[in-house]
Amino acid sequence: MILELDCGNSFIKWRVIRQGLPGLVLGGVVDSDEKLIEVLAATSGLSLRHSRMVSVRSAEETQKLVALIAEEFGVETQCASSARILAGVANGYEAYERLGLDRWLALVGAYATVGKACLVLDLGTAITSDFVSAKGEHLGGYICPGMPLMRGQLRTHTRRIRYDDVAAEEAQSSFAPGRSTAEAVERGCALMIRGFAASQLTLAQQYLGDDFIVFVTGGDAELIGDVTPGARHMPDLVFVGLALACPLV
Ligand SMILES: Nc1ncnc2c1ncn2[C@@H]1O[C@H](COP(=O)(O)OP(=O)(O)OP(=O)(O)O)[C@@H](O)[C@H]1O
Ligand SMILES: CC(C)(CO)[C@@H](O)C(=O)NCCC(=O)O
Ligand SMILES: [K+]
Repeated sequence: MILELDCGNSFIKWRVIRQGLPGLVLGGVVDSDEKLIEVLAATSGLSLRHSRMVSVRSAEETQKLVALIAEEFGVETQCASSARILAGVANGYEAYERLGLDRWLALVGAYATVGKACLVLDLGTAITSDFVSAKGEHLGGYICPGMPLMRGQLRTHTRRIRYDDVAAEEAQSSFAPGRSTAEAVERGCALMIRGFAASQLTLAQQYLGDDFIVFVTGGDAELIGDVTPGARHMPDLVFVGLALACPLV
């Protein structure tokens, strides 16, 4: 079995797959290294032979988790690293090593899946978009705050924006003008994100032409479901790229 990890700024997405077999054994989302180890240790029948990881955390945090996995399960973890070219895609950043590895693997995974021009939208702690041409040239992209950051900034920098998770959840049922703080903030931020997504489609047409595939991934993907008709919702897009970046040898 192969352990695959996508370590974002807030959560660790993990899954276990079988070598050469389709379908996953199991997977989930946790908010700390300790939780990850706990969940895996409690899984019966787990026999890890390989482990691979993509991390946008600091090198120290990443190494700490690699060491924990070695200690607990006796496997080395292969970590994805930056590249100028991978699986027929050329990194578009001036300093290629500065492009977030989650973005890089998602866009490589997208292009490898369809072999056509792609727009990749990832809605996590931050929201990112990336443009890949039909020839596999990464043209660059955009970064903006995601829902957790927008909400957090409003709470942190105002005195009177305060509401709980239940109110937040309830507020998300419509886009009507808010009649409470929770509704006003939740709907306002969601509309900003939807506006961002719509503008990405316009930019994609401009930079990629009419024939491109939209991929949407990340924990908040459903926020833009109906503004990106025809888009492919692929929660495991980063893992597709991860397998290409860290093939088993
Ligand atoms: N099962 C889940 N567990 C955690 N967050 C979830 C889940 N489903 C949806 N979300 C939402 O997804 C968002 C986090 O997205 P995601 O997990 O893709 O990114 P992240 O790890 O926080 O950050 P990064 O962008 O660095 O990968 C949060 O707004 C959270 O509310
Ligand atoms: C933008 C995030 C935080 C999204 O997870 C990550 O891809 C990252 O830390 N990127 C580095 C900066 C960049 O991509 O230009
Ligand atoms: K991410």
